[in-house]
Formats: sequence, structure tokens, C-alpha cells
Amino acid sequence: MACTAAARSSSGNGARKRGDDQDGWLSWNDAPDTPQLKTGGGSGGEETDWRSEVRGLAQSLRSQSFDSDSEGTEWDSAWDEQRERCFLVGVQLKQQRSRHGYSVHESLEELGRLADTAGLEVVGHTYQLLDDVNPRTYIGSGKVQEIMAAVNSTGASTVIFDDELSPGQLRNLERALGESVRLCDRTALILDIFSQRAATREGKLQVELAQSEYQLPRLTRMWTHLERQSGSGQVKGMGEKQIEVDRRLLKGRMARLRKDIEEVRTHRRSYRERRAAAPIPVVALVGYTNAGKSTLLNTLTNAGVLAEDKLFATLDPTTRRVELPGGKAVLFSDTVGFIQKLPTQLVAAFRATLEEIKDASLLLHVVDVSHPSASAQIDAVNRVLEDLGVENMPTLNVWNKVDACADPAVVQAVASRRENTVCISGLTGEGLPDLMERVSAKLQDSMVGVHVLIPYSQGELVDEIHRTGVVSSAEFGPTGTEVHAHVPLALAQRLGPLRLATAAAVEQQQQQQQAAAAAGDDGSWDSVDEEEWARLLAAEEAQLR
Ligand SMILES: Nc1nc2c(ncn2[C@@H]2O[C@H](COP(=O)(O)OP(=O)(O)OP(=O)(O)O)[C@@H](O)[C@H]2O)c(=O)[nH]1
Ligand SMILES: [Mg+2]
Repeated sequence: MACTAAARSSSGNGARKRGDDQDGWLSWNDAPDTPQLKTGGGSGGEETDWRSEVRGLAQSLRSQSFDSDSEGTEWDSAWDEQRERCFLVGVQLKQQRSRHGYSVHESLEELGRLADTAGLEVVGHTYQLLDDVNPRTYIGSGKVQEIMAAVNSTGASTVIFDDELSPGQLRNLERALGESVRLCDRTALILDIFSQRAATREGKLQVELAQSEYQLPRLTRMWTHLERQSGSGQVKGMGEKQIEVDRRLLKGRMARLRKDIEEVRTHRRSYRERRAAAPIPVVALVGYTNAGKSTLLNTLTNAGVLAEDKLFATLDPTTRRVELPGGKAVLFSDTVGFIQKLPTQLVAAFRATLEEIKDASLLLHVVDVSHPSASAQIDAVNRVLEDLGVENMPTLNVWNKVDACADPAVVQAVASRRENTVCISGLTGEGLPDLMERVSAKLQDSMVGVHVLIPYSQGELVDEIHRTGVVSSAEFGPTGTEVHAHVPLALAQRLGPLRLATAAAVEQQQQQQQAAAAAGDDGSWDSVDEEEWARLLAAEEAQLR
């Protein structure tokens, strides 16, 4: 991928030009202040806008990684000579904070963290205020010249743009900035990180397919390269032929990748089916990258999942058994984190992996509540969940990293006023007992209440109810075990014929049937029974929504 080739040797002097506030070189300290914490008491009982509350509660971490930028003079000593240097470019659209609810400052800071995760050294950044991005070059021509000057003075070998560049923009910028500068956009950078980090065969195949999809329309770059080398129309023709060959090769490779992925998925499906055969409720941890999902899983289970202060630490799902209060077992499943402007190729590639979420009984939406962009991150995650069609699943909002907030007590107070929200620190373990209680209660809410009489000949069903449901009472009678419990919908459906309420209804119908038959009416009660069942199941399903 374009962003990780060997570093160009360079000895930039680090002098940095500073421009005006709107359209010049930035330091993170130029960014508007994060709103101050509210320290007042209650909200007067009304539901205030949670976004502004969360934003207000977030402790600004903004300055941490870019403090050295404050005077713009200390950069030389801080540069790591071993790492490829990169320069970041963003666009702030007028009228809008941004299309994604992020300011350009927040988005560029995140791009810097992505670059750092990919192993690059960020040496500068700039943005431009525009009505819309320039369709030809993303930014204006004057800005391109400024970037050239900055690249020369900082010794950056790579320029990274904060949005996905169209093939045309990429080509035009390549022409404008010259061969010596490597161009990269947010999508290519994220794909690059994924390819560095994918550990399982399925993950690697998915990322390679996503990369190929990104590359296919951009193969024209080779044409530009050949044309530039020769400066003659003859080689341009040769270049075109070469592109056709390359496209064919790439398409063939993509077809093979899709076939391999399908094979791997068949294995995954059979694993899931086996798990469904002995159902234990699955609780899926979802959330923005770096929110603390893996840390939470590790604290709960000693799972040993890699958790670190890098974006996209986890790419492959990990599932671990967790015991709830009362000894009941559930499975916690860690998933890949989301990010704003998530490349569409990756959503498509990871859709199958994320299908696991659909099998879950409960989602825990983990939020880094100490992050200045917490509310925008919540929105970004909700958009992906909608995209996956799971936005209506039972969900508990887990406000994590409360220990890193300036005033944890205030955050706790806000969370306690909100429905389905619990405050924790996955790192220190604070709030975890409460979280487990809430998971238990929520799982029970998402299950169906049943009252059944299980004949002793079907004793294994009693075990299954204990394993997958929440049992209120179980009494041994003359013919079997009478159980009051909440169980997953699928099990409730299987238990249907053993329901005591239904048995009574059937008995009553049978008596009515016999009475009707005696009166010469031949109506069948079987059909009535089916209707009754359809109503029951519809009611159960409605209970789940
Ligand atoms: N202060 C504090 N830091 C935390 C907490 N939970 C996680 N972290 C830190 O946040 C960083 C990211 O944690 P991870 O658990 O890797 O985050 P993740 O959500 O799994 O991230 P991805 O796998 O990238 O999606 C690590 O440096 C953790 O130590 C917390 O409760 N408090
Ligand atoms: Mg993780």
C-alpha cells in the first residue's frame, strides 16, 4: 500500500510557516476550547440534550500528542529519524461543522493518530476552509503550492489527505506535487493499518479484497507514470495496454479472494451453528476504535486480547465466557472498532464478521466518555449499526474511561439520569459489578417469560433453560418439572407445546370441540390452535423489540 514504503532520507529543518486562523498551519492548541465541565447539580428533571452533556463532560485530550506544536519551533529534535515523515491535509466545509459531525481539528487529530498507528511520523498539518471540496484537486491550487513548501521544509515524504480522494483527484495531485511525494488518503491509510494488523486468514483475505477494490479504479496512476517518463504519445498507448493487463490480473485476483473468503466463511458458519445448538446468550461489545472494548473483555475474563492505545488494535472477533451474578454464563464477543468515514470497502469486507453481532442477545455500546469527540463517535457507531440493520437490538450504553474524565462524579450523575446507560472504567474495574447486574437484567428483559411443565423424559430441556435463561422457580411435580423462567425467543418457541398456559387453553378448546361435535358441528380445533400459536409467537416477537 502506498503509505508504508521505505522512508525517503531527509534532513528537513523543521521551520514551519504559520498563517491565519482559518486557513493556515495548525497547532492543536489553536483549536477552540472544549466546553467546560458542568459542575452544577441536577437537570431539573428534564432530559437535556445528551450530546452537549457528553461533549461538556469530556476531558480534552487534544493537546496530549501535539503539545510540541504549540510554538512551532521544537520539531526537529522531536522527529524520529527512523520513521517516514508525513504531512496531513484536511478540508473544513463552510456552513457545516463537517459532514460527519467532526470539526476539521478533530478529524485531523484522528488522522494523525491513524498515521502514528501505521508507523508514520506526523511533521505538520494544514487545512482549507471551502464551500465544497475541489473536484479536481480536493484543495485549491494555492494550497497545493503551500503544501509543496511545507513538504520541502519538513522533509515529509508522504502527504495524507483526510478524505478519500477520487482517482481523478489523486492523479491531478500527483502531477501537481511531483513524483517525489507519496500521496495517500484516509481510506488507503486505514486499509494499510488493517493489512498490517489482520491476524486470521479470514481477516487477511477480507483486507486484501478491500485493498484490491480500492486499487482497481486507481490503476490509471500507472498510465500517468509511464506518460511522464516518456513524454510521448507512443508510450501513452503502451501504458494503456499495461493498465488493461493489470486490471485483468487484479480482477482475477479478486475473484480468487472472494472464493477463498467464501470457503473460510463456511467454516465460520458451521461454528456458529454449533454454538447455536447449545445456545448461551451472546453479548457483543461494539464501539468506536480505542473505546476500550478489549480492555473491558480482558478485565472481565483475563482474555489476553491485545489492548493498546492504537487505533484498530482488534480486527478479529474474540469470544470469551463470562459469569454473571448468580453464576449464569454468557459469551462476550469483542468486535472490530468503528471509525468516522469508515471506508465503504471495509464495511463490505467486514460485514460477514460483524454478522456475529446479529446473533447476539445484547449489544454493549462501549464509549470513551473522556474523549472530546465522544458524541460524534457515538453517532458514527450508530450509523454503522444502522447500516448493519441491528439498530433496534437490545443495547446497553457503556460509558467507559470514567477514571480519565476531569470529574467522574458528574459523569456518573449524568449517566444515572439516562436510560440504559452505565458508567465504568474497564481499566480500574470501577462500575463493573453494576455493569454485570445491568447485563443480567437486560438479558432477562430481552427474553420471553415462560411457564412450562417439562416431562421427566425431557429433562435435558430443564438443563437448557438453566443454561440459557433466567429461572425464577423450578418445582418437581408428579409428571414433570414446573418451571417459571425467562428464556431466549428460539427456546421459548421450542418449549411452546409444554407451556402450562397453552396446555390449559388447548384443554379448554378440546372441551369446546367435543361439545360442538356432540352438537353436530365438525369445525376443526387444529386450525384454531395454529392461529393461537401465530398470535403467541407474534406477541413474543413484539416483546423482543
Ligand atoms: N484511562 C482509561 N484508559 C482505558 C480504559 N479502558 C481502556 N483504556 C485504554 O484505552 C486504550 C484502548 O483500549 P482498547 O481496549 O485496545 O480499545 P478497543 O476498543 O478494543 O480498541 P480497538 O480494538 O482499536 O477497536 C488502551 O490504551 C487502554 O489502556 C479505561 O477505563 N480508562
Ligand atoms: Mg480492541
